[in-house]
Amino acid sequence: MTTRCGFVALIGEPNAGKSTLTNRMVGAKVSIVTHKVQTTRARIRGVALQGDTQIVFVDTPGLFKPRRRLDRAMVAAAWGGAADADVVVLLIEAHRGVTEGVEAILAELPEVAKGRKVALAINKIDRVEAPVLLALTKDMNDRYDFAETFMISAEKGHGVEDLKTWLAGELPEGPWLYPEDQIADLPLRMIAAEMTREKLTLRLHQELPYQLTVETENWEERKDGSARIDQVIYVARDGHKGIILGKKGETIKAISKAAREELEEFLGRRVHLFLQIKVRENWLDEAERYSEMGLDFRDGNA
Ligand SMILES: Nc1nc2c(ncn2[C@@H]2O[C@H](COP(=O)(O)OP(=O)(O)OP(=O)(O)O)[C@@H](O)[C@H]2O)c(=O)[nH]1
Repeated sequence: MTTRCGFVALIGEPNAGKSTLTNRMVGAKVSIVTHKVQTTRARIRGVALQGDTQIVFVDTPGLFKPRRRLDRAMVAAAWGGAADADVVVLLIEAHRGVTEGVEAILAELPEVAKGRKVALAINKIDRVEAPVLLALTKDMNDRYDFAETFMISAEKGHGVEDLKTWLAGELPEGPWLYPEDQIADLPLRMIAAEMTREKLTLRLHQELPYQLTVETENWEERKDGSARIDQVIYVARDGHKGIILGKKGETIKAISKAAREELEEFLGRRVHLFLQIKVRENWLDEAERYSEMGLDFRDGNA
């Protein structure tokens, strides 16, 4: 059997639907989806199979104007992912059209894509009428020489199979990089931290989540088959600790319960989850926090 294998980089503005699309193609929840922007910090990869082809998705963080060190490291990781890939997919939102952010990506694209095919995937087609879609397709193809254009709804699944089939055909012959049953190469403890961070993001005030990070400090397999997981939530200010704790600790309790339930479903066994909050005023500038997120601290330098 001749096998194929390669990397596909998904690029696009925050909220374009990269995580949703990755999850749909991989068929499991490997990347964290929320309605808030900039949730994907790590270069999470999902591995999909299409016939004899293994497609490794590099689900990049959202591309946006970086100001802080953390933001700059995220953007460097995003473009780094695209440079390593065999094929690039630019994901845009049908109802938002050619935004400033899309224009900024288009300006960088020739440099990043260098010799690689770039497919355009217009997502969220469930939100617009056909004429809008056709006009957008023409507009985008006038601006860049896309190898192919796909109209999809990552959420509903429309067009996703076509895109996947096309991608598989574009990848080079070669041995598979991952065992057949492996869906993500992220260490489990990082996935577990992402799950808690997702619950925090969903429950807390809009501004707060970008100033916190979650790390899994300890993971203990117990004799009864359950796992004890200890995580630390790092916040930048003392005041944030109170917000996360909530009245009589109710907020953190609810977050812990939701995260534990999702972990149990993911791992298929019982989990004892212990959350601790630590105030680290400078965590945004600490190198260790970056490697935990799969980012390169130096990339954040201005
Ligand atoms: N209507 C509609 N909504 C969608 C579709 N695909 C994704 N969404 C929604 O768009 C939002 C953002 O999706 P994500 O997959 O988190 O986006 P992302 O590009 O990974 O975002 P970042 O991680 O912040 O870069 C979520 O609320 C999704 O449910 C779609 O096809 N149609």
